Amino acid sequence: MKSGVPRVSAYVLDQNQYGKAENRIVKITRRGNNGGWHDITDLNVSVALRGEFGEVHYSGDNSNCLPTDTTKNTVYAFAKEHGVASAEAFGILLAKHFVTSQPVIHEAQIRVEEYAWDRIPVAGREQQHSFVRKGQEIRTAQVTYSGDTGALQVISGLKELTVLNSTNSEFHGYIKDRYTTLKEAHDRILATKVTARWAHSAAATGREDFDWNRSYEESKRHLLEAFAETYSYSLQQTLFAMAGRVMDNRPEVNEVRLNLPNKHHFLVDLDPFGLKNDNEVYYAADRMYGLIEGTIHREGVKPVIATSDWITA
Ligand SMILES: O=c1[nH]c(=O)c2[nH]c(=O)[nH]c2[nH]1
Repeated sequence: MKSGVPRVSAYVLDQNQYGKAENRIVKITRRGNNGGWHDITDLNVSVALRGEFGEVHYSGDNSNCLPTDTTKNTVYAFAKEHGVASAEAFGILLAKHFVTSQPVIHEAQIRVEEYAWDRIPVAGREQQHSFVRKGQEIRTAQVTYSGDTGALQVISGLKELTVLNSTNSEFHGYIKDRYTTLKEAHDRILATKVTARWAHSAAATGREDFDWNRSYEESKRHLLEAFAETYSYSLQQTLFAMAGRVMDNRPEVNEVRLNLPNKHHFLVDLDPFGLKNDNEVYYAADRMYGLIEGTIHREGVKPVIATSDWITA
């Protein structure tokens, strides 16, 4: 029975559509010698199907219903089978597939958001598999001046700086108790949205000619370079390396606090569709997330940065 045909006298079903919304997909494509150069495609794909779904609503007869779960699987499988040449080309492939493969589906709408990434440069050279999300991070500054003591405290920082390493990250050797199901990872994506704050020494804050802009740019550069260059066995280790790199290079910085949500990327199981997922197609989960936080300061310096801020991925 077609949509719009009355089944109950007082009302009829009009426009309706269904599908799986917001399929977050990260596709890694390898090229160059030994596939060492990675390209990343990061999409949010929503599927809406329109067609002969009257009975699904009227009587619960699902014989015309392609499960939303199947539409989700199709998105991930198509990324592997056809690649993602562009958001438009990928959308066309999917839309045509749903309409031509199921006679009861008359129209398919695929909406795609694509998130752009730049390569992280280290010493001016683009890295093979380290990326930063395009768009500006938000720079932050907190200044406190005490009339009593004359103390000037400056905490600089940034938030919303999203970075990703598509390899050089492992996680294993951790505690396993009766509730542990996590599989050890020997090659995983490591991604995080950095919130960083760093406190300046009195020597820096006391100088009238102190170049805050340069200090900020350089501290940010060291955070990014350390993220890109650290072969990581945990996000905690990466956190320590990032903070340490800033203090190694910026004498004006006494303390760094980092809040790093672990933006999990799960390898999609394509086995049921006869496809091998060779670390190519990932599901980018936005919740839940591990939240790794820590303050690192120079020895003998009392930490001043608040630890209670609520950070979300
Ligand atoms: O880098 C990580 N640190 C953890 O503490 C942790 N815990 C977890 O489940 N995955 C990860 N990854």
